[in-house]
Amino acid sequence: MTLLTVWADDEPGTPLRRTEDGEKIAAELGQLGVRFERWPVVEGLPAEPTSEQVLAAYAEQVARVVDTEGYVLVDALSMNPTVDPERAAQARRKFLAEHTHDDAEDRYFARGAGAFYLHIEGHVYAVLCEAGDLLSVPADTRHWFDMGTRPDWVAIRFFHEEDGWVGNFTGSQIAATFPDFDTLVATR
Ligand SMILES: CSCCC(=O)/C(O)=C/O
Ligand SMILES: [Fe+2]
Ligand code: NI
Repeated sequence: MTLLTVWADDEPGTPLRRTEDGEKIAAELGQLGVRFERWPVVEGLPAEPTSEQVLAAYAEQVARVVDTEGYVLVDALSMNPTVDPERAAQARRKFLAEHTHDDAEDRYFARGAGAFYLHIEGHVYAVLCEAGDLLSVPADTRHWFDMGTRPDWVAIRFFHEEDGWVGNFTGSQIAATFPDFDTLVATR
């Protein structure tokens, strides 16, 4: 199940709230301007789907998000346990430090799981996303993403610019002080 955990940003050892209730997660994130939706999962994707196969499986939902949010570029990325461990570790490191984007970050998990940590107004909101979850992080929101030591996910990404993923790293070490993806999964 999707899991939301909230801490004060200087108290990573003391969760303030924790919920697996999708409606409560959507409501709490909604107050922060973060959109959270659940879509029915399309079964039957190949083990290593191409971007085209994933986008075709979710064509209707993707078209709705593109229309309502004005995105110009959509793709799908995937990681699975057969990926070479060094490549997996490299992919994990790319998103593991706190950063922002000039663009909103809309991600839909078609398979597997990953954790987004949103650092907003003195709090950290960890959203452990699973298949069926769409999370939309507003532009300029400080955040990081952990896919864990055995990355396994397929995600659709939406962009307002043709240049795709551009991260602005804040230089903060805060990410290292919070429970990582593997720990969130183990305590769920
Ligand atoms: C699940 S898509 C890869 C993560 C990503 O694009 C990002 O910016 C994380 O912060
Ligand atoms: Fe990001
Ligand atoms: Ni508070």
